[in-house]
Amino acid sequence: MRTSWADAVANAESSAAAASASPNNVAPVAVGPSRGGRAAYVPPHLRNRPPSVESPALPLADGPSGARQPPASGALPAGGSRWGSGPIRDVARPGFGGGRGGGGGWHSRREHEANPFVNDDETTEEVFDSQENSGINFDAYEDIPVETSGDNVPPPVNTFAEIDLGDALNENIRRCKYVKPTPVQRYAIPISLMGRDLMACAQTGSGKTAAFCFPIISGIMRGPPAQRQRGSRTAYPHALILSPTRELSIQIHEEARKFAYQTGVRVVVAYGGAPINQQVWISNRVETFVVKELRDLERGVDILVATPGRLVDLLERARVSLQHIRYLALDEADRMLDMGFEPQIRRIVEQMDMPPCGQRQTMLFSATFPKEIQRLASDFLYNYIFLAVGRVGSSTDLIVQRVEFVLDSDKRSHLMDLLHAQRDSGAHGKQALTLVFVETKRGADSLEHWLCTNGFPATTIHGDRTQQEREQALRSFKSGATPILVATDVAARGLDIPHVAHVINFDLPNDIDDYVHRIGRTGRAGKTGLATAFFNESNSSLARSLSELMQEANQEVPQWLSRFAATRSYGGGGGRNRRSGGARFGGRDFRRESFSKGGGGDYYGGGSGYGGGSYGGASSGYGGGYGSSGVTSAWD
Ligand SMILES: Nc1ncnc2c1ncn2[C@@H]1O[C@H](COP(=O)(O)OP(=O)(O)OP(=O)(O)O)[C@@H](O)[C@H]1O
Repeated sequence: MRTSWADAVANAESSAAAASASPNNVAPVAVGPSRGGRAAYVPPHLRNRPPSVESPALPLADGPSGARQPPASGALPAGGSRWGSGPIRDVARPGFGGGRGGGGGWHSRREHEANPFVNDDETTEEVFDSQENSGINFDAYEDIPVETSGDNVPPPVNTFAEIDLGDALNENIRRCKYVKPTPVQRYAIPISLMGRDLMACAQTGSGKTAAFCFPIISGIMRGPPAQRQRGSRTAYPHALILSPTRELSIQIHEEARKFAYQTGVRVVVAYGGAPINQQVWISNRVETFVVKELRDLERGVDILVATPGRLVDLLERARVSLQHIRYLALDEADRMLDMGFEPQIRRIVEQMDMPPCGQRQTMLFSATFPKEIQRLASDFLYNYIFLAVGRVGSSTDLIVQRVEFVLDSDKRSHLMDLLHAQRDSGAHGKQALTLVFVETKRGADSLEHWLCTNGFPATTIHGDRTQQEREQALRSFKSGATPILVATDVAARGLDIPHVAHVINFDLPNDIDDYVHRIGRTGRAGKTGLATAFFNESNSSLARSLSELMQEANQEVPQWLSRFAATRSYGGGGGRNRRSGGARFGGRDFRRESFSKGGGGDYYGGGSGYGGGSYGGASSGYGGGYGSSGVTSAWD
């Protein structure tokens, strides 16, 4: 796919229909020495000139040694007998939640249930003149190869009508304007409704949230109503959805509330960001306030969406018990099981009171699933089905990916060029929503300041900001008031921000999977997007996996990047580029390799054949040692 840079921006913009809500606060662009920032604008012909070194160490004949690269040409039968244990009680769940004072019940709750669709981006839609979800081009996903493996994989469905999700849930699907299931939903929903454990890998923006929410909500509607012990302050959810960041938990909660609206299934989120008991001085005495989260839990909860840290806190305070958990979903499961989170996850899943593997249903979802993590994850799963929609860890080719060689010293000037061009080509001279990823929290603050000083309204999200600031930043970005968001990796995963036209990797991550998630903030739900990366020698360990990823997504790989990639030996590169060692990525169930290699091939327990694998030769192993990297971006 070859497009000029301007075309790519224009396409991404028209697809995202992005525009700023408050253009009047945009100061005239200051090109030249900046008073507030550290770096002044450097004209293109003076860039890529390190102060003391004339050219990069690599001989890059037509590459970036001199000037930077020019903008390269710039049903199931109703009744559900097939899937569920019985028909869904759609309307009433008598005694649901127990209600305070014993009288609660479904009817009174439904009367008081706030309509989660009310604020559905009304203002944003006006500003962005959005496509409806119904207009989403899911045909773009139709050719994606799908691999399923495990015993007795049920066939996929083609429509929501084929599945007995119940009238209330179907009505919410209609309210969400989902016309037909996305590929991951077509496969994952029947698998989950059958009660099977699942490890599912599907590209960013392809609808994984609904893929795990629908079966959970439907299963809870079929099951016995939640019981609450009178006077008990402990909540006993039936389902637990864990995600790595507060913002993602908030987003999943918002989505799940829509899907569960008027079903009687109650969804609560616990994500922290403030002490559980807030103590405030009032008239010379300390008053302790119970945060909303606890009050929500006390009212009863069927589905708890949480970040691991906050959940551990709630478990230790006996505010939550996991005894009744029937469904466990890990979103961004590979992140949840990597070094940072694994101990907390093991604590929650294995060392508290959650029913063991096999007595609960476990669903793991992500766009990336390194084999090491798959192996680890199998501890949490029972006789599971593996589902890969597209190759594991691949990016969607709805995203036009561009890589440009930019020295660190030139990055700001280069960024400004991109932003200018984008604004110039935007509708009514408006800035398209642009997400700029940097490595450090300080770097984020400093770049935000510099952008604002230079006439580009920007805000920032990272782990050093208060929760209130983080949420405000996201709101301001989504609304277009500050159309540039400078972020660390805290915003890399899962966030579904409509109309993001451009993701810029100002600093590339060390891990190719992080790159996949970052660029996946654009090009979502069938829309197109643009991702630009600033690459220089400090990123050379990423060259090989980046160029492979781009090739796989039918992107144009600059020759200089191919040369960088060629100089990296197999398995070299260090960092966490687990793919740097094979010609093609491992896009499959790790059990199949173990099985075919004859090593530890009992993962299937002698089970029957595979469901429908469509991949060819076995992929080679990963090169760089996983987990050995020093620096990763800032997570919170
Ligand atoms: N069947 C559908 N029809 C139309 N839109 C859908 C459908 N399913 C999901 N969507 C929309 O697609 C967008 C992306 O969905 P979602 O956030 O679940 O993606 P994801 O696969 O979890 O992405 P990521 O890997 O980045 O977390 C959301 O705006 C969602 O509302």
